[in-house]
Amino acid sequence: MMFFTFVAAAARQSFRMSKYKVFVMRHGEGAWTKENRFCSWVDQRLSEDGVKEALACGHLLKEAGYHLDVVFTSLLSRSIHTAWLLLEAMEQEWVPVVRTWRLNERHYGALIGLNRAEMALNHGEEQVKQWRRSYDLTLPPIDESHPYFLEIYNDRRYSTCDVSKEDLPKSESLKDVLERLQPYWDGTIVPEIKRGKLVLISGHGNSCRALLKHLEGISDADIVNVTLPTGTPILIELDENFRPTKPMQLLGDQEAIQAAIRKVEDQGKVKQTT
Ligand SMILES: O=C(O)[C@H](O)COP(=O)(O)O
Repeated sequence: MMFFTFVAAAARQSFRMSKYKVFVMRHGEGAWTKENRFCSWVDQRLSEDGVKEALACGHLLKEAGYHLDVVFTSLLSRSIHTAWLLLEAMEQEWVPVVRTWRLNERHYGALIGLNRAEMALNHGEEQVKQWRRSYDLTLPPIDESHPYFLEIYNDRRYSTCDVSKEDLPKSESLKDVLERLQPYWDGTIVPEIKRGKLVLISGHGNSCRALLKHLEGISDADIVNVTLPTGTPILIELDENFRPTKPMQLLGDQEAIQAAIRKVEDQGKVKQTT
């Protein structure tokens, strides 16, 4: 599934020099993954496997000799815990962790809490794929009758945001995610990278997809075929104008990474094969 990305990036590759490196990674597996429910802005913790994945990422980066300077997370615990575990495994716990709602998972609106396989049975696998992966499709918004509405919007963490609670999303397309994320990338993360800091972003499947779309120049059509595995650091090398100098690299055992991508894709099927 990363094929399009590699081709797009490879086609643009010239002999530009890499000036900056940044890591983008989806948090470790969340507790709701086993139940196959859309989690989105519900604050589920990491599963036992998710904890192991986060620690394994830290060991991988430590063995490769990386020294992080700052980690950015969303306001959701699974992204923050991934950062903590990763830093612990790297023995770099002192590194600042900065949280922002702008890295939160895509807001899945009324779909939050629903089971993907049941949705595939009722609406078809292709429809579920479009809901999950298309660029500009917005889902029906969450409203006060939704079982998770109050849990999300009464949560104190959302009174710390740079927009009022009323202006926080009630549903988002991937395009909306990029629109709320890009000002933070440009205004806060890029200046840190330009100061020479090694940044890791511990985000979510779709906030990371939005960022990769922007950085790698992935087209609206091709982003549909990009699925990210949990707990896998992605190394991006950029030139002085923040254009990629080489295809992004998913670090780790490549067969295991492909299996992890298939597992995420399979969540939208009536019967899981992996
Ligand atoms: O919100 C979720 O449940 C996941 O983080 C992403 O789900 P998806 O793979 O269906 O987009």
